[in-house]
Amino acid sequence: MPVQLKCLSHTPLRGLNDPGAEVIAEVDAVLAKCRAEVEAYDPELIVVFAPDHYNGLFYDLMPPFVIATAAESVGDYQTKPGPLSVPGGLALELARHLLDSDLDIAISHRLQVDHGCTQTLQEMTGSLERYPVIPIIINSVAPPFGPYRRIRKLGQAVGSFIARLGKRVLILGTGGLSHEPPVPLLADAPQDVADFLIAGRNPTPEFRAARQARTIATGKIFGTPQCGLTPLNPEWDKAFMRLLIEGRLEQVDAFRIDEISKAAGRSTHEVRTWVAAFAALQAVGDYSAREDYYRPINEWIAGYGVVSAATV
Ligand SMILES: O=C(O)/C=C/c1cccc(O)c1O
Ligand SMILES: [Fe+2]
Repeated sequence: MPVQLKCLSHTPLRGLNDPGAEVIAEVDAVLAKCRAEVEAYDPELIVVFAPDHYNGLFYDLMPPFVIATAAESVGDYQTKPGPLSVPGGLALELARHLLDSDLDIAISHRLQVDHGCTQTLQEMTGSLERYPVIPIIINSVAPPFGPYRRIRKLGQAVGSFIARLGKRVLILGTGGLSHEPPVPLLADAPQDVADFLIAGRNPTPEFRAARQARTIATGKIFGTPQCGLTPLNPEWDKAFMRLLIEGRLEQVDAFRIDEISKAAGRSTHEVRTWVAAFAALQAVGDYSAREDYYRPINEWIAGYGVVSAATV
C-alpha cells in the first residue's frame, strides 16, 4: 500500500496581502493539482505534522511535540473554525506507540489548532472534516527547541506505526520555508506581551484583529529596507528541499538551530514538520519525491514551496 506525502508552506496572508496575479495563478494551479491528487488517492487517514503560533499552545505548558485525540480549529485569519475529524482511539494508539519508542510525546484530548494546521488541511482536502486526521503539533515557533535529530526520530516512529496499518495514509507537513513573521519572543518581552505568550488562549476578537493587522502591515513592507526582520533565503530553501527529495535525511541531524534562525529567519523552524513528515515516509519505505513549486513571496512572508512524495 503506497503512502503519500505532501509538504507545503502555509501563510495566513494568502488572500489578505497577495502578490501579483500571475503568482496567485501559479500557486492556485499547484494547489489544485495537489488537491486533485489527494482526491484520487482517497486517504483512509491523514497524519498532519504542523506548528502552532500561540493559538493552542502557550508557555504555561509548552510541549516539544503533542498528539491530539480531539482538535478544534480556532479559525484564525481566513481559516475555518470548528472540529477536525480526529480518530481518537487510533491517535491514542499512536501516542502509546511513540511512548514505547522512547519518545516523550504530550497528549491533548482537546487541542486548539490554528492556520499552521488548518490552512494546509483545507487546501489539500477542501475542508477540516473530509478525512480522518491525526494532528501532531511540533513546537517550531516558541524557543527553546530540541535538536533536529529528535524530530527525525519522532518522524521515524510515526512512520513505523503507519507502516503496520496497511492503509492509504497521507502524511502532511506544513510550514516554512525561510521566513520571519512578526511573532514576538518571550525573552525581553514587555509584561503584556509576555502574559499573552504565557497564557493568551481564546483572545477577544479585537485582540485577534489587531494581531492579524500587524502581520498584514508587515507583509506590505517585508523584504524592503524598512523591515528589520530576516529576509527570505531562497538558497537555503532550495538546498533544504533538495536534501529531502534526495533522501539525505540524516543530514538534518547536523542542523544548528541558531544558525538557521540567523540565515533564514526564526520561523524557518517550521520545516521541522517537513523533516518529521519525510522521516515518517522513509520509515515506511523507499520513496520518490518531486518539487512541485518554489518561489520566495515577500507579500506572504514566505519562502513558498510545495513538495510531493510517495513510497515506491
Ligand atoms: O502567527 C501569526 O500571526 C502569523 C503567522 C505567519 C505569517 C506568515 C507566514 C507564516 O507561515 C505564518 O505562520
Ligand atoms: Fe507559520
